[in-house]
Parts: sequence; C-alpha cells; structure tokens
Amino acid sequence: MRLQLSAPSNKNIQKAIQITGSKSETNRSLLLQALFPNIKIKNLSNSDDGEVMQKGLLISEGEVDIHHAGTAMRFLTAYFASQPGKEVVLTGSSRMQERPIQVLVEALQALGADIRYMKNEGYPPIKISGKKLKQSKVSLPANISSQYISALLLIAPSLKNGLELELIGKITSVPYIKMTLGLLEQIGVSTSFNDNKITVEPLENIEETTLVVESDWSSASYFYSIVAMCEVGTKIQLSSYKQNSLQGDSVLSKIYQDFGVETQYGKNTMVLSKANDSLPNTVNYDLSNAPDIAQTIAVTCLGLGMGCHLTGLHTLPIKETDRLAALRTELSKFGAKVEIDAESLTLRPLSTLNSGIAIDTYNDHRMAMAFGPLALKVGLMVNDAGVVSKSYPDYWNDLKTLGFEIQEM
Ligand SMILES: O=C(O)C1=C[C@@H](OP(=O)(O)O)[C@@H](O)[C@H](O)C1
Ligand SMILES: C=C(OP(=O)(O)O)C(=O)O
Repeated sequence: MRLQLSAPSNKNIQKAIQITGSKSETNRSLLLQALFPNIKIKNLSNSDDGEVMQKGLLISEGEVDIHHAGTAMRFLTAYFASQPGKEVVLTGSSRMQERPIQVLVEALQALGADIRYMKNEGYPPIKISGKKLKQSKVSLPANISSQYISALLLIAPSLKNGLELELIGKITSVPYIKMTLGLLEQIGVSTSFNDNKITVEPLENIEETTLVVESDWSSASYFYSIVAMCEVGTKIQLSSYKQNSLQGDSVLSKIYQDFGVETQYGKNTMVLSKANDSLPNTVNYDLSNAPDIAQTIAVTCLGLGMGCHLTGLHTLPIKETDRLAALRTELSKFGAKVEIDAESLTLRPLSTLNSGIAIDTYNDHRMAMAFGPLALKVGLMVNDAGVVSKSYPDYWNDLKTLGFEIQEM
C-alpha cells in the first residue's frame, strides 16, 4: 500500500489521541503471565508483535513463526528453552533470520538448554527442546542487544535458584533492562542491578496481580515530532501515560524541549504543546539508551531545518533494517547531506526540502512512521505503509484524526 500524505489545512492542531499499550511492556507481561498464570494484564498492545507473542506462548510443539518481532524471538527462545516437554522450531521473517541470537543461545546453553541452529550458525531458525535449566550463573556480552538480557531475566524467577548474570562490555539499551526488572519487582520478585551484576531471586507462586501496561512511548515520539513542526499553540493530548515511566523513550519529554515542545502530565494523560519557535541550529544526543527514537529525531530535525549529530546508534544496523543506511538514503532524497559511521549519524541543516519524494520503508515500521510527520512541511508518499502494524496498526488513522490528508494511491 502506497500512501500520499499532505499537511492538515489547520496547523494549529487541538486533538486527543489514545495509544495502546507499550509493545515492550506487553511482551514482557505476557511472558510473565505464562509463567505465573494469576497475573492479569490491562491495556495490552494491539500490535503485530504483541499478537505473535500471545500466539507463540500457546504453542507446545511444531513451528512458531514470530515474523519481524525481535522481542518475541528473544523472549520466546528463553521461555521454550526452560519449559520441559515443549519442542519447537522458532523462526521468523527473512530479516529475522539475519538478526543475531548467538549471545542468548550460548547463555541459555551454559544454563543447560538444548538449542540447535537449523540454517545459519548464530541466527534463527532454531530448534528448542525445553528442559529444566539447572545452572544459575552465566556471563554474556551486553553491547549487542539488551533483549538477550531481558529474555534471561524474565525466566529467572521460575528457575530453582534464580539467576545471577555477569554483563561483559558496555551495556546497551539499559532502560529496557530496568523495565524488565521493574516488572519483576511489580509481581513480587527480588532483584538487584549493581555495576555489571544482576541477580534475580526465585519465586514459586505469586498473589493475584494486575499489570497495567502504560501506553507506548516510542509511538508517542511521532506526536512529539508533529507538535514540533506545528504552529505555536498546538496541543495534542495523549493517553494513557505517566511521568514516572518504565520506558526509556520517555526521555522524549526532555529532548523535545529543544524543539519548543512542552509536556504537561494529568491523570493518565499528557498534553504536548508547542510553546516556542526558537530553535538551535543543531542538536547532539547520545541515544544508546533510546535507540528507537533516532529515526523520529532525525526527521524532526530535517523538517525544522536543523542539523543533528546522533551517537550511540551501534545497534541500529541489526534492527528491522539497517536503520543507519536506510536513514541516510531516505533523508538524502530531500536534498539533505547525511554522514553515517558504525554508531552515529550527522545531518546538516537544510532550508528547502525536495518535493515529490516517495519514502521506502524496508519492512521497518519506524521508517514509515518517522517520515509521516514531515508531510507538515512537504507533501510526500510512503511506500508499503502497512508496515506500521508491527507496533502501531492505528497510526495512519490517528494521523487522519489530526487532520492529515492521507490517500491510498
Ligand atoms: O527490550 C525491548 O523491548 C527492546 C529493546 C531494544 O532493543 P535492543 O536492546 O536490541 O537495542 C529496542 O530497540 C526494542 O525496540 C525493544
Ligand atoms: C527494534 C524494534 O523492535 P524489535 O527489536 O523488538 O523487533 C523496534 O520496535 O524499533
């Protein structure tokens, strides 16, 4: 599906949008619920990634296909490996078969798991024969993906002696590890995280507990970008959000102050308002703690004629697509000068954007969603726009609610 996008006729937007639960919190909560069935969950994500996780958890033998969902791939690997009697082949999209999983597989094998590669060493698909994992200590590299660490932490309370992890190297995407520990604490598990050591105590039963998933902050990023590009006075209310979030992407409320956007919290809601138009020429951010908002920020800067130097992006090449290469290609179509290296992206300020551009999305929801707000500055097309369903199926409808003109071509 190719969409043609144009700006709302009124760039002083006053609207409210309800976003569903965080996909990261959802997939963690679902796994915990499979281990401790008296957990109840509210405000689940309606994303494809949440759906494949839910379906995957119901399967005990045969093939489990998690499509593009990184969290489902990593979390289910740990889950099936620790479940005696379950025998599955865990696979995913062709891109998923290029996303590395060796660090997690080796850590699980060290704990006693039976996992074999079906095609390429180090990558899905993998065959898992569930076993009781008897070991309780393991060390693993922490600089490739925090999802390997979260996967181990999620099954940790169900292991007889809990788990002690030693993290090697610089730890990436730290807030996602803290989110996992935060959810474990919410169900009554004792945890500690000091320097490069994490411990999780075992837990046999829990009281009936309801986990209320906060709405998705990565999805909220696109509204920060929209407000930043609208007229002063624009206000968009988003729900359900809170100031003390488990999600690291909530750093958006600080970052977007640089773009004149203020955040006010109410009861379960936040209002983003465009407060001023005085913008710096260029901004610098280290996004190693919030990699999923890199695309949003780069496109906001392009739209506002600002430059940016974004660092800490070493994980972007192994996400849904190589996001550094994809960003360079797509930003350049508008005439921008963009440089990338293994962990950073530099965009030079550009005053006039080329028009008539069609954005390629590379099976990456965030390529489509990040470029949507740019329609406020220049009409554009988005190819394969249905990719947004990976995390945010209602995205284009919500943009229509704001007044964007969106037509299928
Ligand atoms: O644990 C999670 O829910 C996630 C962790 C991050 O991945 P990495 O740790 O691989 O950077 C993030 O990019 C992803 O969207 C979700
Ligand atoms: C990287 C992402 O997802 P995952 O790794 O879970 O596929 C994302 O949603 O931006």
